[in-house]
Amino acid sequence: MRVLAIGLGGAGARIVDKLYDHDRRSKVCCMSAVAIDIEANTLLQLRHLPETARIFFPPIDPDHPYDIARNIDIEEVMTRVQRLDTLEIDAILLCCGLGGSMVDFVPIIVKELRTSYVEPIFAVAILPRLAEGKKISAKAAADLELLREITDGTILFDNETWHDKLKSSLTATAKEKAGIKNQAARRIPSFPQNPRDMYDLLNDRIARQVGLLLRAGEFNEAGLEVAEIVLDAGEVLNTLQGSGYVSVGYAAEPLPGSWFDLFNRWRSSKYFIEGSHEKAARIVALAKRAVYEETSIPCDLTSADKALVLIAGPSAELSMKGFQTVRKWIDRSIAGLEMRSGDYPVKNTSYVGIIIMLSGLHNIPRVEEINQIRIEYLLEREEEERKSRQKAYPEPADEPKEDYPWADETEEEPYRPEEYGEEDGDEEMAGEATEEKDEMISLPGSKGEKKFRDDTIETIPRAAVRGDEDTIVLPGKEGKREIDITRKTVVSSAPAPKNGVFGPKEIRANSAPKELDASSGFTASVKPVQRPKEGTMTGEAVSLKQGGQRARDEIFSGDTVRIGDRPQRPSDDLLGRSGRGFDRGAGKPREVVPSRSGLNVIDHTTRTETGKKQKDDDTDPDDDFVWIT
Ligand SMILES: Nc1nc2c(ncn2[C@@H]2O[C@H](COP(=O)(O)OP(=O)(O)OP(=O)(O)O)[C@@H](O)[C@H]2O)c(=O)[nH]1
Repeated sequence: MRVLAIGLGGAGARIVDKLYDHDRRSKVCCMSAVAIDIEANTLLQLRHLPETARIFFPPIDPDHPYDIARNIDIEEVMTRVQRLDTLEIDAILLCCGLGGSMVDFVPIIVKELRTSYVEPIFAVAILPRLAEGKKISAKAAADLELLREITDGTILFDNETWHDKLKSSLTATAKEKAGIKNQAARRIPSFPQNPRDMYDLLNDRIARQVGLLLRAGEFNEAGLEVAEIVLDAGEVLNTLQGSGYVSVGYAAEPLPGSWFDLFNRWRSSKYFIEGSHEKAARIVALAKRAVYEETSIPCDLTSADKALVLIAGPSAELSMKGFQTVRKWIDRSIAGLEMRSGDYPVKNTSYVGIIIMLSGLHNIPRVEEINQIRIEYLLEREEEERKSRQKAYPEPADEPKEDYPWADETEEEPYRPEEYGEEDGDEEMAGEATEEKDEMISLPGSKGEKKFRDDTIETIPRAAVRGDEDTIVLPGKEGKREIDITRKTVVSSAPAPKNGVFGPKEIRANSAPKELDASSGFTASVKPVQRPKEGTMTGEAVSLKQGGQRARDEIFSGDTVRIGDRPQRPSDDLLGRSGRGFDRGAGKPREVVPSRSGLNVIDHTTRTETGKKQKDDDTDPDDDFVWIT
């Protein structure tokens, strides 16, 4: 795959320098490279990039040395890039360290590159170490989000993981060899303390992982054999493109190079079979290392959308059996369905290596970690800003109460029950006082409902409303005597409407007092006014006024019906029995006797004479009836 590599900032420039070195040493020469920075030192220290490929922009504004947009001239950058050999490139590769200042140039250059090139733009992003601080990690998280949005794919490399891994492996090796007096063993390097050397080790790792991937499908006639399964640049691009975060696993192993091994290869077919198993097992072991240990950033294999497997080395050592086993394993493990693979035979090498690229990763613990750090950092910043604002503009302390003399005026006079003839109702009143604050509307007369004072109406004086609905107790002037308003109303000098006036249960007579009671001072008797009881509303306590006869239940059932004295109702058997008659009132028209019936009409005058006698004998109350025979 032919690429245009652009290194931004210190990390980007050094990585591109290393990639360029590997590319030139492999003699594939598939890379055009350029490094851009605002620090002259970084560019000066590069070892492999030609002078023309180093673009330096000194800070113009000393007040804003890290204002990238102001310091870097994008026109100049594009002119220098277009001078490079970019005619046959397959992709553009931007290399940068996250958390630095030069990464801010990525959106600007990507925008310009998109106008000039149709090739996909990928990024190689370096995650900073935790030791560099929360601020760098937080910025790295923000940068990563930005890169993901504007590039076609981002290959991640974690400095934290690789720093620890290289340090522990180099320290262990150094300890192992410490006791050996052999000069060659002493030459094994320990982990460098100098950051430049440390970065050199890390960059070497990146160059191997990414460099080999870039060279896949490219060959030079001297160093490459014909591949059995050719993996061309298009397949690498398709795996990278549009898949978000990418991790590259790379593991390599030196081949046995002693003369004894070479001799053994020719010994027998048995050895040949064993040898082929060994080769397959080596490929499988390398694949496991590449995925679980030597990946550019630790990730979850099962969360990948796409995968690419590439084995490289002398063609005799590339076991197709091992290769197929690895292919199946990766194919079954990834979440997606896109799986590409190929071999990359290299003639003159003593190593066998494997590259497993996983793209479209969703589960990368380190990315989640820096995102979490970013959240924490932003919260801390917010808190700090709040504190500094509070320090600059302290909130005014609460003024002492005396400064506002009118404050007391608004306060209500404390209620003293003894003033109103209350001795034992303290607790009760206290309870009611708190409940008065409830502004819920309540229907008077509803069962179990408590009565609240209407706050909008001022009452003089305060009255205690007791459980008994019919009595309102008003304070007596002297003697602390409770007075029942249903019989006697205490009239104060300034009578004010009671709150209860506005509720049906509290309506009282407001007529003037009829008579004054000298003993009680201002007491007066008024006619008790019938007020609707609470039950009236609910219908529980409705009773008919005395004198108005209430219909009894039996009337409706017909069991017991009594007729009063008058008016009298004729008995049912009136027509069939003698001794019964109609009431004979004065001026009542005489009954006309039907001729057919044979009845005799007794004359009234005659009847009075004989009637007197009959009355004495007969005490029947029905004697006023006209007898019909
Ligand atoms: N792997 C690797 N990482 C590096 C290297 N240099 C720096 N880094 C990392 O990349 C991050 C960004 O550093 P630089 O690229 O030097 O920053 P910059 O963009 O030049 O901006 P400045 O902050 O001005 O230096 C750092 O926090 C390091 O973690 C390097 O050579 N190799």
